[in-house]
Amino acid sequence: ASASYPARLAPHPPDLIKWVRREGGFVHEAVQIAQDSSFGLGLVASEEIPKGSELIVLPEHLPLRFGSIESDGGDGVDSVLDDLARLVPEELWAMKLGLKLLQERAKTGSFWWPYISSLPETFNIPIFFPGEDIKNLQYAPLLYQVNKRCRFLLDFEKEVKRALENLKPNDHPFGGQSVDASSLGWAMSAVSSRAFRLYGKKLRGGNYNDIPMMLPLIDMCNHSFNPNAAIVQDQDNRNMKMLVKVLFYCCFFNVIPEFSIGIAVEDLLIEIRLSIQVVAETEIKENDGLALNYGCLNNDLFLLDYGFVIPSNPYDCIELKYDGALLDAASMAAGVSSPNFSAPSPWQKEILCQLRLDGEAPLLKVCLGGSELVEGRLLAALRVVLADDIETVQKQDLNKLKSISAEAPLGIANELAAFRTVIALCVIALGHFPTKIMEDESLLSKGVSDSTELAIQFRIQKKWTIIDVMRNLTRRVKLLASKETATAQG
Ligand SMILES: C[S@@+](CC[C@H](N)C(=O)[O-])C[C@H]1O[C@@H](n2cnc3c(N)ncnc32)[C@H](O)[C@@H]1O
Repeated sequence: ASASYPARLAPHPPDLIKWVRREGGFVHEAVQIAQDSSFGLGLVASEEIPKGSELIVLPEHLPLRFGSIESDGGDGVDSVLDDLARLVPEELWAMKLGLKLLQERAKTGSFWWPYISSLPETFNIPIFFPGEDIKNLQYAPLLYQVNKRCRFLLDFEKEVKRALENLKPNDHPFGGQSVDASSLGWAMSAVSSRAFRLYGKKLRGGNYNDIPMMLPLIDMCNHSFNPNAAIVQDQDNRNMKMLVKVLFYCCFFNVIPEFSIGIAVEDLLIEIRLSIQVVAETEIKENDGLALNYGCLNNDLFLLDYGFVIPSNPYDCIELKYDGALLDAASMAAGVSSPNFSAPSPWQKEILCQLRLDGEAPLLKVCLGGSELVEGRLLAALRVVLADDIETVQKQDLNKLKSISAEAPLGIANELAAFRTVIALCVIALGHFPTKIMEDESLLSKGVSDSTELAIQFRIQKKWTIIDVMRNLTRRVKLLASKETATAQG
């Protein structure tokens, strides 16, 4: 229960909806904060809301972002935070915004206190799992990511302590409070599980830079792949009107020559603000939760960043290393007499280099499952290495060889060997899990801790993903085999 309904930082946080309205934002009168099934708190419709309705509009000053620190940098406090932020690798961007969150959490009378006080006190994500449950995940790529994050937090704790050591009290970014791996982990998890990457300012080239932001109230929406709400960033009408007026003035009175009008307009465009709103994508029924799509992510990312796993997630996949010996073993198990994945011929090697599965700086990580079923690079490699006729291969476009919807581009026998090799790879991958799904389910039925439950659910879903790939390919093999028989008989 503690994972589903974690306590908030303040026992009785202020009313977030009232705060957003008081700060000039808009919240639809039927939107309320409530317990949302087993996903913790959520936003729920107290009456039917028509499709297209505005649900929430946040004024520009409510999102919490790191940006202000970067632009203000220079005074004692922010330059310390800036220097620390520079030590955070890009892939752990959540820690950078987490520093700002920690700073505001420590500040007496922070503007964002009504929001921060309503954040969960703890997060049930793998960096906080006991060691036994990290092992319980039974999946090396995720173990690697968890260990990397834990190691980063421990190293970063030392960097933070060093940076804060001899600071004058006024320069201390966290109001004199000590910061350790655990508080850094809290902040990183609060951000990774609640922040959205949205458009920031418009860049001169016309693109927008994307900025991670924490969006008070909006981040109470839970996730669904079939959402009934969406975040929309619209150019603020007020600014748009101002732009139009200025343009009219310039042209009508011919105040500035044309080339400088261009510059003036461009500069104004850069200042256009993007208001952040949530709109109803579908009609929302009374008592339905408002759901956003957090992204088409696999379960590794959902678990690492958000602390949940989606059953039958269509984007879930398993990672394998492209390895000649492993593929030879799989291929032989699939009935190929003498596969040459360990020693491809020079023309095959050349194509493998194009696929970045050989040569300098190869990318050996390949995936099974998800929307592609078999990652295109792996499928092309299988088709090419299992082909013995250079001419047939050279006639084909590499993109076609990567596509599973291209029907047997190198012939039915080649396709059957490729699919059967992947099925054998799946059998090997399943065999690497120390437990079977039935054993996992029996453990769950006995009642386990929240973190053990999540770890077991994660590995069950990984096994189902492998089984689904096998089922799908077996269907394709049967179809192809019947075509092969029909051709032979014909
Ligand atoms: C952006 S917050 C949403 C508000 C959150 N439920 C709360 O109580 O504050 C994201 C968190 O909500 C929970 N959550 C959201 N969608 C979920 C889902 N589809 N399944 C399970 N948990 C979900 C997870 O704990 C996740 O880390």
